[in-house]
Amino acid sequence: MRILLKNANAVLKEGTQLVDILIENTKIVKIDTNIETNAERVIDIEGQLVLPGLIDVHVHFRDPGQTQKEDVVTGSHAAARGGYTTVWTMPNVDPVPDTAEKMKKMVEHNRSKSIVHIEQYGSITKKRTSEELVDFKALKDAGAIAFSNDGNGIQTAEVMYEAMKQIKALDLPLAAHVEDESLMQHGVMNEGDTAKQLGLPGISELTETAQLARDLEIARNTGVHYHVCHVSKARSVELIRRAQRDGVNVTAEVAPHHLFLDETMITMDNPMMKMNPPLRTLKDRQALLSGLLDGTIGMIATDHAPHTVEDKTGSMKTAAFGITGLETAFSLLYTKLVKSGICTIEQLVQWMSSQPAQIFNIQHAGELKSGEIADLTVMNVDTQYKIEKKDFASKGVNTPFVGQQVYGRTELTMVAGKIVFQRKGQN
Ligand SMILES: NC(=O)N[C@@H](CC(=O)O)C(=O)O
Ligand SMILES: [Zn+2]
Ligand SMILES: [Zn+2]
Repeated sequence: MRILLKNANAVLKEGTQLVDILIENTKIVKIDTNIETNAERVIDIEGQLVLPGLIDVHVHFRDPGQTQKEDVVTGSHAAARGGYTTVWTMPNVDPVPDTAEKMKKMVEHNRSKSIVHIEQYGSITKKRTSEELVDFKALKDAGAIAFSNDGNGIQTAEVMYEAMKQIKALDLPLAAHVEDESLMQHGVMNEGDTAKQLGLPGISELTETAQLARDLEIARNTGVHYHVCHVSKARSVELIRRAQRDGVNVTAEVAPHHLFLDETMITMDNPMMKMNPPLRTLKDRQALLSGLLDGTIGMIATDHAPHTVEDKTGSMKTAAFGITGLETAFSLLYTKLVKSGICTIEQLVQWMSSQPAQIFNIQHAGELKSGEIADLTVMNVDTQYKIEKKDFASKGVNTPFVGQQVYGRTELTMVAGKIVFQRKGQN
């Protein structure tokens, strides 16, 4: 099968250029101006943006265990609709992939159901409880590409130290949800004036920073690739920046909601504004953006966390933590960062595709290039549209961004040469 994309405004390594892209079976075979060839399918992109497929290394698909919230089919359709061609799924599912057997089963299920590339994190400990380590080698052999206990932090230095040593020996990344539970005190939003006004229990910055400081020292000692999930505090960015200067092998991600929302926007007890880590302050948002712009934070990850309507109704005191992200991320980032002149489209592509690929050693992804796997996405950045629940492919419609007017709508997503999403009306 040969597919020719005509008039693509393609974000290439050498800059954004108007080109034609020829795809043969699973690969890009030629990128050039005016390719004249016979192809089974010719699609006129009409000057719209073509990006290397987006990569999200932090998503929750709830499969197995909570498929009322999401499953691999709906999650991967949400990914495709958001322009993502690769996702890495977190292991806070039931059962937790903490043995080779469970891991193998998950990997097989993921691969058979997903319409995008999918990789699975193994857990760091049995049942993710900070006690007994998994058999890392066995999990790696069964398909784990990295390890994480996301949803919970590792509560003792001893367990983290052992985990880092063993994961380093296997040369895989450790992605950390940093949260000291002894400091959490049943908090549901950022500790501060807004929490006081609303009468809601707060989550202190130390919950994140104290454990992060501990981990950075253990990472320095062990040399492991330590990746910090969903950084939320200015102080965390500073700690990571210093550790990088000191030569610690630390990388980090930020979620769109931590860039664009803060506690002052929580004007009432609203479960849609509840996520972990919580929305922080304007100063934190600015520091996260600076961290992205200066390279301290290498990538954007959505932390796509779908929940049922019931789980996100009522008070923040009892609602579940987390919001969905795959289908809104690009639009929000394009509108609020690129359109407003804060960064270039090339930078955004670095954070959403090229750098996740580089940092996590994802082969044949992150760049539009002849000879590479044809993972790409076509974005219409000229037409404004409204984020609406009814359009979501995800089972989770729990996001405070519903109703926002944005630019950057996915028109087409291609995974290994196969069109997995195409907006109706597109030729
Ligand atoms: N981020 C969240 O608020 N929730 C995540 C867990 C996590 O990422 O820690 C979830 O699984 O729902
Ligand atoms: Zn987490
Ligand atoms: Zn998460």
